[in-house]
Amino acid sequence: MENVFDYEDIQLIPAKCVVDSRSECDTTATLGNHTFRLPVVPANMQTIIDENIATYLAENNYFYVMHRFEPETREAFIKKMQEQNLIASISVGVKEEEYAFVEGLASKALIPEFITIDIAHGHSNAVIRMIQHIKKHLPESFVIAGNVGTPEAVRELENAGADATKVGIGPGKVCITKIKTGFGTGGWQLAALRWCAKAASKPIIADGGIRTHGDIAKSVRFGASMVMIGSLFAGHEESPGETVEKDGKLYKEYFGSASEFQKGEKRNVEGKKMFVEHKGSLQDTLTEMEQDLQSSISYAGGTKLEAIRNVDYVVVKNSIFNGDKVY
Ligand SMILES: NC(=O)C1=CN([C@@H]2O[C@H](COP(=O)(O)OP(=O)(O)OC[C@H]3O[C@@H](n4cnc5c(N)ncnc54)[C@H](OP(=O)(O)O)[C@@H]3O)[C@@H](O)[C@H]2O)C=CC1
Ligand SMILES: Nc1nc2c(ncn2[C@@H]2O[C@H](COP(=O)(O)O)[C@@H](O)[C@H]2O)c(=O)[nH]1
Repeated sequence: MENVFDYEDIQLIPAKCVVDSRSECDTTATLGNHTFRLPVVPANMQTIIDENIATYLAENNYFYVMHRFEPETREAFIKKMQEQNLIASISVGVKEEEYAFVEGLASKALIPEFITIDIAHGHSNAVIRMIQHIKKHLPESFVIAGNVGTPEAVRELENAGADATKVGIGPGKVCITKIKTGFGTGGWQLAALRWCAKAASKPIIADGGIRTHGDIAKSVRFGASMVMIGSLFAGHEESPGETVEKDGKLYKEYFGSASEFQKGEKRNVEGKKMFVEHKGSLQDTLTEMEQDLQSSISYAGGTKLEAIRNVDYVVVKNSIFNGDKVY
């Protein structure tokens, strides 16, 4: 493949500003029937989101995807969110019991607005079967399927009925897939996003590898409708997970969904655990992201997110590990 690059290799080129203040720039993004304040969603991981954060995000019109690692709580979660007139956005896997779970929701008329099929290697018959199963039993739910890293995968999942596909295999901060298997989009996630977006006829969610707020704008430029982020959302006051103190500084844990810590066993481990510096409140980060993205839109010479899609760019350097340490 030609023109391989990642986030840190690209700079977007400014166009003439058309606003008098960055506050005029509109960062909202639409997915399905819903419009959200930002084209950003915290990763559906156990140290990133819990029910309290999901509720806060939904109440404040941010997109969220609840993780799938406490499967028995999902039904009550959907009920609770919908009783408060909030969107219900859950994750599922592809194992046998998930088929019965979907049928159970349908029989109780519990219809989540969004369902994300959350699998490491999403270009698979298992995911295609699950998309078809959800579309049969819960046709009104918006289905996000992933993760994938090729145009063929995007087309196959879209053809199976997915309403959006999620792109990113191995670029995550706590991911070791690229090291342990030799496969993935780690080190060239932004180029993979562009490759996939060219084939897509439905929205693409870029997932993993975002290290700065500017990377959100770059994702939009290369075809993302929404950007899923883990590490930048880890370590907040509200974040689930253990807090530790070291040399007078506070840190919070952030671990991969395929890590030994998540799985409780050392089997097919493709994730690691790290501690990130304590960051203060989640809302402060969301506000800063919004301001930075408003600024990006102004540099793109527009007033809406779409303006970023048309800007020119230059490739400034090349790198493999996107600044991450291996372990
Ligand atoms: N975005 C990314 O780069 C990655 C994300 N993850 C995250 O880790 C979590 C666990 O993912 P996952 O292991 O898929 O979920 P599960 O542990 O729920 O596995 C789902 C099913 O897919 C099978 N499976 C998993 N990986 C493969 C593969 N490479 N080839 C064939 N079958 C496979 C599993 O069987 P068996 O275990 O027996 O093979 C199991 O039956 C998810 O939250 C996922 O998002 C994990 C790795 C990469
Ligand atoms: N290879 C693995 N990828 C994982 C694991 N757990 C989560 N993830 C993916 O990472 C992103 C978040 O990336 P970040 O760079 O923003 O921190 C997340 O959305 C998943 O797709 C894992 O154990 N292994």
